[in-house]
Amino acid sequence: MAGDAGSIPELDQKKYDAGEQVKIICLGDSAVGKSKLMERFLMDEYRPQQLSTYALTLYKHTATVGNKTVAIDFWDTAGQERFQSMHPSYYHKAHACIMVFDVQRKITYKNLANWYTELREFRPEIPCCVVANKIDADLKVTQRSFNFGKKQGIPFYFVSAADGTNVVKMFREMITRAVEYKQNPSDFMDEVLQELENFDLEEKEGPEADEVGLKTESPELE
Ligand SMILES: Nc1nc2c(ncn2[C@@H]2O[C@H](COP(=O)(O)OP(=O)(O)OP(=O)(O)O)[C@@H](O)[C@H]2O)c(=O)[nH]1
Ligand SMILES: [Mg+2]
Repeated sequence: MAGDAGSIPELDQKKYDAGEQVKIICLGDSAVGKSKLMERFLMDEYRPQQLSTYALTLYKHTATVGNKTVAIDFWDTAGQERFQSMHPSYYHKAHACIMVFDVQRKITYKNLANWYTELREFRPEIPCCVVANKIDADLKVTQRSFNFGKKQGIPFYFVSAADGTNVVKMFREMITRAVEYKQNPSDFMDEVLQELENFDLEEKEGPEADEVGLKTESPELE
């Protein structure tokens, strides 16, 4: 999918190293409502960018978290999930994950375990949530308990992309958690990347510091 996509600016994942860029991915079986949920959340600012060659849609959104403006890319697949597995570049640098199932189809709930295992292979620590979609079709389901994720302490939401129940709440909370994670990664690789980014900044500041050093040393040179 996006593995060798360096020439497509939208798929240049280096951008996610910048402080104000966040990537949130969506996982779940086909037809559970992943795309409809994003469309419902974004509504009027809805501007998906379809990258059909890569079976991928990026939904772009800007949000204010704390006092910071953050650009969020929501990654949505078109079809790859039918193979029950995603390309590693889908997970690459993701800061949060929304896992969706359809309350009307038990199998989509059962399959969450597989999606979760794959997610953790690539992104062991990123915040993630479980979303039970399509509750408008039968409100009684909200009385049932879906325990997947309870043990891992993963937040759970009953939502409906059709009538909008809980959609904004769920996305806002996930955006905040993604930004918090980015600022404070608990994943070893992310910590290393963060260190490298800081190191880069220090390097850039370097010449100025040297100049100061030279000035103070210059009397000795004379
Ligand atoms: N009743 C109801 N139907 C929904 C809801 N969300 C999505 N649907 C329907 O479910 C079908 C699949 O929705 P999509 O958003 O295309 O699902 P998807 O997960 O993106 O599917 P793929 O792109 O094939 O993986 C569509 O016919 C939607 O209209 C919902 O909240 N309630
Ligand atoms: Mg879709």
